[in-house]
Amino acid sequence: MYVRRLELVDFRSYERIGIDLEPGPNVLIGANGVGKTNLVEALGYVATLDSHRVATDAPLVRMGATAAVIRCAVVHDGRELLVELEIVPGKANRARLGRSPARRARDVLGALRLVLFAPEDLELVRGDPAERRRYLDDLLVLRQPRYAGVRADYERVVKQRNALLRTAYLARKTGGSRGGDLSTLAVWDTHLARHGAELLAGRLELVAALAPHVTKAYDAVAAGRGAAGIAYRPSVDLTEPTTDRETLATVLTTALEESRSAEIERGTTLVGPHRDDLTLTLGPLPAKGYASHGESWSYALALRLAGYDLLRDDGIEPVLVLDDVFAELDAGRRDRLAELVSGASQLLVTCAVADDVPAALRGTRYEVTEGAVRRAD
Ligand SMILES: Nc1ncnc2c1ncn2[C@@H]1O[C@H](COP(=O)(O)OP(=O)(O)OP(=O)(O)O)[C@@H](O)[C@H]1O
Repeated sequence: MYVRRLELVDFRSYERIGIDLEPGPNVLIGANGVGKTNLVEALGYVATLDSHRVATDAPLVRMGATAAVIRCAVVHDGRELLVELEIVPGKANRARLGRSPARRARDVLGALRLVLFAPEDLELVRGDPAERRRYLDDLLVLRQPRYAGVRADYERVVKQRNALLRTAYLARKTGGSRGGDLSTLAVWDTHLARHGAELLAGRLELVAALAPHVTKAYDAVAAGRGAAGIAYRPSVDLTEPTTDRETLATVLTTALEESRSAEIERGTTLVGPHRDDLTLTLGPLPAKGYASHGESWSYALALRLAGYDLLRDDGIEPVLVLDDVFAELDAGRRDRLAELVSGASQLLVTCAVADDVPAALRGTRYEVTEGAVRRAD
């Protein structure tokens, strides 16, 4: 799979731009702040409907404009598909696939399979559990787009359930002896257990498939300095490992019953996939809190490369983006990384200093200046 053309209207710093891209390595070179990351961020957004840098859509729209458009032509198996997204902050995104409008923006998920590695990914190792959950869920959706619906349904249920618990919590706090009306809580428990079991099963299956790739990728990047391991850490007690949806729904239901008084006490949902985490280890130690800066960096890279390998094993080779990564790596790691990714069907590399990119990756070059991109050859 590769992106043949990218067009942006009012996206980030770009008023209007169109770039033709090539299969194989594409290197985007330009001074700091000219808009290199903005270009790959747009592609990442098409792949995940999410930015790797910001949690809300407003910063994605050019200052002064009201909406942004990302359009890209994706070639897969010799066929070209046009994907278009219109981002209007505060409203649902509008999307087109080919000539037709999509019913929902999330229908575009799966059209572009892309793995992006960027400096922000250090947070996968050092940051909060939410970062690791997002990593898992984005990969889950890239592999099986139907999980976008599962994730959205689950998030909606947690939000509604939390609103109910919060109202009861506030009623109790302000002196109501009955503590608010929780009569519909059981209904939300059922929904939470059903959607939660589906999401949990998907994540557990994903982690089982991903784990050997993470160990292999870390070994390749860090040249045998410790073995990286990942394990899913659920908020419920899963003594018997299972991905059976019904069993998981029963486990979640029991856990909700057991934590009911604590949930009412705190006014929030305390069990379910939204409280889970991924444990990352390096040899016998947890990576978080123990790994050095370089090790954490290699670990984050290994997580992305493992996702890339897994998607490739599924049969569709994704686009790989390395945003600003070579400046962070020593010469040995640069060369090893170049060797690992040089065969990608399409690779997009951004850098401020051209010499930071190993010779093996010097494919098509582009010069990025403020608001413009020009092919350098
Ligand atoms: N919504 C927006 N409207 C206008 N300009 C924006 C918007 N969002 C970001 N920018 C501008 O885009 C520029 C940053 O672009 P980007 O992050 O792509 O830079 P870069 O070339 O990757 O830089 P570096 O090499 O430092 O990582 C900044 O100058 C910023 O002010």
